[in-house]
Amino acid sequence: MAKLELLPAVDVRDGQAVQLVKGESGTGGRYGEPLAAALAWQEAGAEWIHLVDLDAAFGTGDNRALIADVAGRLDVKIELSGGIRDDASLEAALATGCRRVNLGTAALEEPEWVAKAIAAHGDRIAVGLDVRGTTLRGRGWTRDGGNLYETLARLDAEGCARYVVTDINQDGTLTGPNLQLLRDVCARTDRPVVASGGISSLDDLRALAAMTGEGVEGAIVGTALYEGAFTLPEALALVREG
Ligand SMILES: O=C(O)c1ccccc1N[C@@H]1O[C@H](COP(=O)(O)O)[C@@H](O)[C@H]1O
Repeated sequence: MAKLELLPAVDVRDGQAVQLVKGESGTGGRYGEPLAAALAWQEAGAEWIHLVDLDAAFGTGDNRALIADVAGRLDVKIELSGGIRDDASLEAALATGCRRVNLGTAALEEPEWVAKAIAAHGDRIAVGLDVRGTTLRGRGWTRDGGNLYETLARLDAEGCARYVVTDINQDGTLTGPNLQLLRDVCARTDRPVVASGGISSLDDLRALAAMTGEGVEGAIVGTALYEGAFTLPEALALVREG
C-alpha cells in the first residue's frame, strides 16, 4: 500500500504563522516567523510544506513577497495556496518554484479559467475543495460556492489531477478528520485526495494511512504539530512503517 504523505502547514496571516479554528479570522494560535516554522518542519524531516497565504485568501492583502522568500529558502516540495485566482497570481505562485498550487475560490467562480490552468499546468494544479457539509466555500470560506459533488464531477471531466479536501467545521479543532467525507469523495473520483482539517493524534494519521487504497494520498497537519499533540518525526515514522 502507498505511504501516506504528510504536509505540515504554514499558514501566513499578517506576516505571521497562524492556525485558525474553522477558518475564522482572529481565532487560533500564532506561531511566529513563517520561515522559522517552515525550516523547523523541514529539519524535522518533512518532504512537503503546505504554504498558505491567508490574507490573499481572505482578500485582506497578501504575503506574496514573504511567501516567495520562504519558498526560495526551502529544499522540500511546496504546495502553495491562497488567492491564486488569475493569470498574474498563478504565474507568481508557480514562479516561486513550488511543486503545485491549490486553487480554491477560482474553481468556484472562474471555472473556465481553472479549466485552462489545468490544461496548461497539469498536475502542478490541485483544487482545494473546502466544504461545510456538501457545500463548497470560497473567499476565505465566507461565501457559498456550490455543491461539492457537482463541482468534483466538473473538475474530474476537466482533468484536475488532485483534490485537497478540507472539512471547515473540523479545521483547527483537534477533533479528528471527517473520514466519512473523505470516503465519499474518494468513492466519486479516481484522483488522489489530500485530507485536511481536524487531525489531532497519531491515531488519526493511522486512520488516514489505512485509506491510501481508497485514494487518500496525503494529510495536511497544522494545529496538532504546532501544539505538540505529536512530533513530526513520530508522524513520519508512523507513515513509513505503513
Ligand atoms: O487554511 C485555512 O485555515 C483557510 C481559512 C480560510 C480560507 C482559506 C484557508 N486556506 C486555504 O486557502 C486556499 C483557498 O484560497 P483561494 O480561495 O484560492 O484564495 C485553500 O487551499 C484553503 O484550504
